[in-house]
Amino acid sequence: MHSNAESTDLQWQFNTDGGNVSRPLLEQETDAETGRIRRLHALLAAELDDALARAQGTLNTATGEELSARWERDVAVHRWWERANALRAARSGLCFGRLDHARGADRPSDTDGAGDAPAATSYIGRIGLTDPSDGESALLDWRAPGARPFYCATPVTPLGVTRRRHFEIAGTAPDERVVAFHDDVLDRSALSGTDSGSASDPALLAALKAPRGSTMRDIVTTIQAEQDAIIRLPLQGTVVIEGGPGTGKTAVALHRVAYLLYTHREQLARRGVLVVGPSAGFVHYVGGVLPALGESAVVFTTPGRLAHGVVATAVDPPEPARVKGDLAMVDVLRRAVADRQELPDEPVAIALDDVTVEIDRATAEEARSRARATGRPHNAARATFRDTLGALLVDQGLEQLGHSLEDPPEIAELLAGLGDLPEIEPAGASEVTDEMRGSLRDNLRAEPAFHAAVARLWPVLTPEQALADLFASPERLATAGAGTDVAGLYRADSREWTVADAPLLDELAELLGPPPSSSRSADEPDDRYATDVLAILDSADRDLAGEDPDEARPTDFVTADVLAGRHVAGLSGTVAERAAADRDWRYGHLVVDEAQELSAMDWHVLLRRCPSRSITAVGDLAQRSAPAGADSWAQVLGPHLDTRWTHRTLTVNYRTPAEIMAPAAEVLASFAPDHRPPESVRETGEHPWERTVPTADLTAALRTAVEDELARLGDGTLAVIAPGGRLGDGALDGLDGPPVQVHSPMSAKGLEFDTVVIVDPDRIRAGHPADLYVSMTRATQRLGTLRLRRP
Ligand SMILES: Nc1ncnc2c1ncn2[C@@H]1O[C@H](COP(=O)(O)OP(=O)(O)OP(=O)(O)O)[C@@H](O)[C@H]1O
Repeated sequence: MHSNAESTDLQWQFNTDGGNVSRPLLEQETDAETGRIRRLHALLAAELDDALARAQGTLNTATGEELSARWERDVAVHRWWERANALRAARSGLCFGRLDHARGADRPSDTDGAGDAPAATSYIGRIGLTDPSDGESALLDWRAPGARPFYCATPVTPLGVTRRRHFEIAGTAPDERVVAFHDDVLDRSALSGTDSGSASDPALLAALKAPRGSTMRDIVTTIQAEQDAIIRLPLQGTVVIEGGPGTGKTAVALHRVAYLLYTHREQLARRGVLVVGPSAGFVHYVGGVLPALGESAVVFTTPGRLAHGVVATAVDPPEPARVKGDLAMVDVLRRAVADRQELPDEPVAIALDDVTVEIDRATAEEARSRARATGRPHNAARATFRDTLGALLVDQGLEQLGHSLEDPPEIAELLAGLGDLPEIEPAGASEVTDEMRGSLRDNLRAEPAFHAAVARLWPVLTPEQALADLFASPERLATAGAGTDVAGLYRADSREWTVADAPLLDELAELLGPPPSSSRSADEPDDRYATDVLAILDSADRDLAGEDPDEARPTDFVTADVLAGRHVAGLSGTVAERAAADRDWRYGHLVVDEAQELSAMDWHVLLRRCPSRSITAVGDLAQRSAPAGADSWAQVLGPHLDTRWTHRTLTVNYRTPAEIMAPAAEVLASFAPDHRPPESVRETGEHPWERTVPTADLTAALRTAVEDELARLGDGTLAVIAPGGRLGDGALDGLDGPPVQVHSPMSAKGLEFDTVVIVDPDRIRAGHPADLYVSMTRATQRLGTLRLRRP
């Protein structure tokens, strides 16, 4: 069992049901804390009213047509809106703790903590608030440096704190009240006190025992020291956070995003943060955590959505998935695109008005080399191919016409005849050539056969078309494969894209570029406004840069989309929406969850979206089941980052009780003996059950089991995890739907449920033993298993 040995014997708990101090004293204390929290709510409400009034007032300000005045107004409005949203998000559970500082220690955010000053107190909450009456900090944002001791002070390193207090809150904002509190005494001598009490961390245990809802909750009130250390790592660089199931990797990654957005707002607000999770279900499950923490500049996606505009959910069989995930596919795709830049087997004749030209291999090859030499993507380089080919054909036509002008006797005679007409001066040779060149060019441009030939030799391609054509042709696969065996990727019909196709489509989008017609224009008046304003902002940024790093820059608060959205009804204004809509968006930070599942190709295309390489990857190699996933972090990250990444571990399982973790650890030992299972933080006294039933009785047995478990469940959630997520027809009729969910081991990744019923564990294990380990460790309270007795 996990225990915080340094502080367990120094923990006190007080609550209104009785405790270690006399009742009147306790009530006085809780009342005083409730009063304080009510005051904080009043401060928040006043600030919210003020922010909304200022936003509205600024919005109503007439600016005229002056661009800079409109810009200033929009920046100000946006800033007030952001603050109002953050305040609203912080209302529920506004304040959850308090720090008592040692006499003489600086109070956070105070700069003048004198040596003899009285001991001070800070309140910790979801947002920072200042008391306008004295200008002092009234509530410290949990992410502020001064709040750190709340998460990691210990009696050995008290960080200037004598006592940390966790509040148990009841009621809804703004009428929240303190019903209990729990103190960690970090310096006995600083307290005049009574005896010590509970030996565990009640706030944490209460949070862990609480029934699970359909979405994940934030953990700001109970972040543990080992988690806090990771959350507050610097923005720069790539960090891999590894830990067993339930160690809080997802929670830590999301709180790290909130911390980074708070601490490095100027770098991140404009670029946003991309979070990649394993499935749409997972994204739904975790999607509310950051908005609840007041942060919205975040885009969530899944590996199946890595290609813009494609939502792939189908899964390949293991071997094609492995081949598609290999980095060798980068070269395969490059060759596949080059293969679409063809040379004619036979010369293609194009009959013009006065002459017939021919696209022979040499002519096409010269045009192709010049187009390739531009280094531009296939669709963009096509114009060079077409124009070069046209110019070469015009030269060819001119040459032929020149010959015919010199050679045939009838022309010579004709010219001689023309010479009799004194008013016609013979044109100079270059004038004749220019004129003929022009008319040949026009002639060629209007000639459908020329365009048909260009379309065949250098077609405009979409990623989907290029990949479908590649998979549907053994010849193309053989050419593109070169040394790599990709013959197994053949499939006649590519209408349904798989998750492993998504990075290939994205890589092709990079190699092909957008089709010519879809190039965006900034010609709309409102886009022009936005673009112009951003140009001004950028120059203003440059002027400010370096003068004062703390000074807010104009572009901290505004983006082109916000500006354009201000003027175009329906054009949305968040960084997240703008980023999600733009294939070329580059994010300020990247978070990858269940990172062990990503293939080398997934990493390849993802890293393009984060050139700063500011990345948090969280995962567990022991939970990997994707055929192209990571065997080691060095293997997937090495090709891109060499050794420029660091590794941190989490060791305590906050989800799965010890009774369930024990059999799960046996499964782990059977397939990954080198991996240590995480240590469960709690016991429940509830042991997992297992029943073996004949295959024919499975449906009835499952129904009974789910009904039994539902009767015990209370407010929580229940998942049935079965191979492929498939149950017999009608197995759960009338029972499926909230709170019961049916999952495959894959779709259950990253999720958790109060109760889990696993169907046919032997088949799940045969698919991949890690899948059984993942399935078992989804449970927060109870686990049941229905094993099949096969005939
Ligand atoms: N400090 C904490 N306080 C309260 N709850 C916590 C804390 N840390 C983790 N938890 C809870 O433990 C559960 C597991 O956390 P999380 O899903 O982040 O783990 P994980 O390591 O990502 O698991 P997996 O690898 O199995 O998906 C969640 O319910 C989370 O809220």
